[in-house]
Formats: sequence, C-alpha cells, structure tokens
Amino acid sequence: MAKRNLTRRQSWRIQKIQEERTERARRRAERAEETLMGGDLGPEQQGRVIAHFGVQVDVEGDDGLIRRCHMRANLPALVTGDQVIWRADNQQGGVIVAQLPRSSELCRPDQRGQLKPVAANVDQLVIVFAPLPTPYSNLIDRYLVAAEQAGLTPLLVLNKADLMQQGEYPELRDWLADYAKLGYRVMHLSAGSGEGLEQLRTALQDRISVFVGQSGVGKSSLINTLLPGVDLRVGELSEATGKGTHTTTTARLFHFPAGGELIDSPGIREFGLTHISHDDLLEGFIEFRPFLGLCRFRDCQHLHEPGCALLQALDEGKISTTRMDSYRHILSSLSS
Ligand SMILES: Nc1nc2c(ncn2[C@@H]2O[C@H](COP(=O)(O)OP(=O)(O)OP(=O)(O)O)[C@@H](O)[C@H]2O)c(=O)[nH]1
Ligand SMILES: [Zn+2]
Repeated sequence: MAKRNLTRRQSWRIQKIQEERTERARRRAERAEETLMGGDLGPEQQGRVIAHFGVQVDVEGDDGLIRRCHMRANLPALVTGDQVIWRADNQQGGVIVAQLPRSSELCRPDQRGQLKPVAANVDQLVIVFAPLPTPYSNLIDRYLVAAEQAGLTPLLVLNKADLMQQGEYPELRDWLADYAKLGYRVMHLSAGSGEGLEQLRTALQDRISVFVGQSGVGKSSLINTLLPGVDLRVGELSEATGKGTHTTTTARLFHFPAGGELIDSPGIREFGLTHISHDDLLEGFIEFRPFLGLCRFRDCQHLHEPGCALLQALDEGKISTTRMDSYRHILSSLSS
C-alpha cells in the first residue's frame, strides 16, 4: 500500500516537473518571439481576420485599422471571418495569440477531397438568380439545403427583374410564390436599374453575408453596386504589400457602406455545390421535416416504398411535386 502511494506521489511529481518544464519552454518561446518581432508587443485586443495569405493574415482591429499579423504556431488554421485575440508589434503588424469560437463555418473540399473551412461566422446566404440565364429550381434548392446545413439564413434574390414584363416567366413566378409560402424571404430587384436595391441594403445590415448563384445572374454587378469602389482600406493594403496576385483567390471581408459585411472569393461563390449527405438533404427540405422518421421502413428511400410518410404527404399536397422532383434529382447526383 505504502509502496503504491509513494509511486503515485512520485508520478505526480514527475508530471508536475514536466508541466513546469513545458510552461518554461512556452514562456521562453514567447519571449524569443517578442524579441524577434522587434521588442514589446502591445496589449491583447480583439479583432477579425479579413483576409488570409498563407502564414500571414490581415486583422482588422476594433479601431478599424488593418494589420498584417503572424500566427502563434499552436493556433488552429484561421480563415476569413475568424474573431481573434491579437497583439500589435511596433512595426504596424502584429501577432495573433488566440482564436475565438466560431458561430458558423463554410466548408469546401480541398485538393485532396477533405472538407476544410474557408470562412467563419457567416450568417446569411444570399442566393442570386435571374430570369436569364434560366434558373434551375434544384440549384436553388441545393443552396437552400447548404444554408440549412451550415446554419445560415437564406435570402432569395431575383435579379434582373427589369427583364420580367407583366405575365412573362409564369413558371418562375410560381416558384417564387412557393418559396415564399415555405417561409423563405424572396426579393425582386435589378442591379441594372437600381430597382429594389434599398430592401437588399437593409437586409445586409448587421449580417455577414455570402453571395452565391450560377454564372451570369449578376452577382458581380450587385456587389459592385453595393460596394462602390470596393473597400478602399483593403485595396490600399494589398497594393502596399505588392501581393496583388493573392487578392483574387483569397476570401476577403468587405464592409457595405450602409452596414453589414460581405465575405467573397471565387471559391466562396461555389459554396453549397458539393458534399451534402443524404440526411442533410432531407433536413434541408424544411417542409419534409414533420414527416421524417414516420416511414414504415427505417431505411426508406422515399421513392416508391409502401408506408412512406413523404409520399403520403406528396399525395395530400403537403409537399409540392416540384420540390419532391428536385429532392430526387439532387439525391441522384449525390449517389453518382
Ligand atoms: N438586364 C439586366 N442585366 C443585368 C442586371 N444585372 C446584371 N446584368 C447583366 O448580366 C450579366 C452578368 O452579370 P455579372 O454580374 O457578371 O454576373 P455574375 O453572377 O457575377 O457572373 P459570374 O462572374 O460569372 O459569376 C452582365 O452582362 C450584366 O450587365 C440587371 O439587373 N438587369
Ligand atoms: Zn419514406
């Protein structure tokens, strides 16, 4: 007994000594880092990552100034939109010392097919479509599913409303009426004529948004109108560092003059088009939810099984044929 106690005490002391050693090593590394950074670092303060350049990130402090910061080695990979704790150095740069918890993550597969976060703390997905190019209902549904999966509020924006004369595009009008009935917010506007832009500006306030939609629907036109001259503070900085080539590929955070933020990059615009699981897909069709788990067979595929609660809801008109077709279409693309 005495022997065991002693062993326990010994191992406790060994552990303690090791912990102290690790702590001393950590402090030494910190001091070395501070010396390397050219002396004293300022006090810890909160900021937000607004762009990412490999080992360095641009952090916007509470004072609105942007500094290019290094990251402490023990930090997880940071992405645009991350809230961080950082300390200024005396050369207009700084060091990031901690990452704060994320409220949401946008993920995309990297070159090796592994899902990686590309933006953090986004809370609104602006899904842009137009009468031309012809929208596919299931593309919009795919974005809606992705929004539900990532916990983002979707906003459906029909751009180029100026192309819709009275009575034209009846099918599109029906779709939009259906989405509104499901509880989704739908806006009709025109980046070209400026019609309806005020309501979009208001919807962007107090939010961090991402714009998605098929090529040619007018995302760039909308963003250029909403961000006249594109956030100069960011532009100036990338010019000053001569890293212009990075600016087109890295996700960047911009401030709308009327309030709210945008995170944008070509990669971000494709968010939601990959990696949806069957469960996410079912949950993402919000009107399916009351019927999930009620089918006779637990592994029901909701295609033609007897006792399928979704098929019954379809028969009773509680689920629309368009949405059911769209669900099936997306499902077939997942399994291929
Ligand atoms: N009539 C009309 N045309 C518009 C409107 N908004 C954009 N366009 C036109 O639509 C075309 C495509 O617009 P873009 O802004 O490049 O579309 P995008 O979605 O950014 O396309 P990608 O960059 O390929 O993703 C351009 O020729 C625009 O002039 C609008 O409100 N009305
Ligand atoms: Zn079923």
